Amino acid sequence: MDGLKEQRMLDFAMENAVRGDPQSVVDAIDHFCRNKEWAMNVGDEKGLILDKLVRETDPLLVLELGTYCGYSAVRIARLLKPGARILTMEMNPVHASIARQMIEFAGVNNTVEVLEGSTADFIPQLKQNYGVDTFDFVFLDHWKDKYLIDTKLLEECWLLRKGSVLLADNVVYPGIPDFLEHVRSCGRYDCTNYPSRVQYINKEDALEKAVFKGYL
Ligand SMILES: O=c1[nH]cnc2c(O)c(F)c(-c3ccc(F)cc3)c(-c3ccc(F)cc3)c12
Ligand SMILES: [Mg+2]
Repeated sequence: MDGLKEQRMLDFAMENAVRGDPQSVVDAIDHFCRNKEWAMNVGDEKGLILDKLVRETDPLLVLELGTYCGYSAVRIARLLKPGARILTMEMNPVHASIARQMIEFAGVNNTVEVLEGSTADFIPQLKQNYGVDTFDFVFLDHWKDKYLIDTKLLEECWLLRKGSVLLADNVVYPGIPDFLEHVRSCGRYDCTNYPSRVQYINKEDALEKAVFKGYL
């Protein structure tokens, strides 16, 4: 049934937003999720924190883990300067297809590339096959059991540099205790917690920012 809801979300955005206007696509998805069917986009409240941190970082190269329907890829892309890029990874082929259509409709397909498959497979290929040096900004929003292992993989593949910003969704709900414990105690990150709420409902959640201090 899951593919059906995401298809309805895409149809709603295409019927109610303006082609080529990413803000109108973000607004339409938020309206759909608040008034018709809840979905796990990062949402408008946590989205404002994401916006602030993207603006502060002004990244040239962004990695997103967990595309879903493309909401946060569109949300981030609308803030990036010319020449900036987002690589976003999505395991679920139905979601990846919906996201590609959402990103195309929003007019940010020259900024955002959707990589369909697993982070464990893609991350080790990024330098050689995608010409990546290091990431300026990484948004972790895929699956709670993969935040820590993928963060360690990014380090091991030399894909972070002093000042790289990691931003993790859902650190309170569902909660990502192993990731939080690692970034807060390993000595290689400066961490900041941003309390907020689960998207579209009145339940506590938070984002965690972890700035890489370098390979100490
Ligand atoms: O899986 C996710 N990835 C990324 N972001 C997510 C997110 O921002 C969420 F709010 C939820 C969420 C939390 C509470 C809830 F009741 C439903 C869904 C999930 C999630 C958690 C467990 C699942 F079995 C399915 C989805 C995710
Ligand atoms: Mg999330």
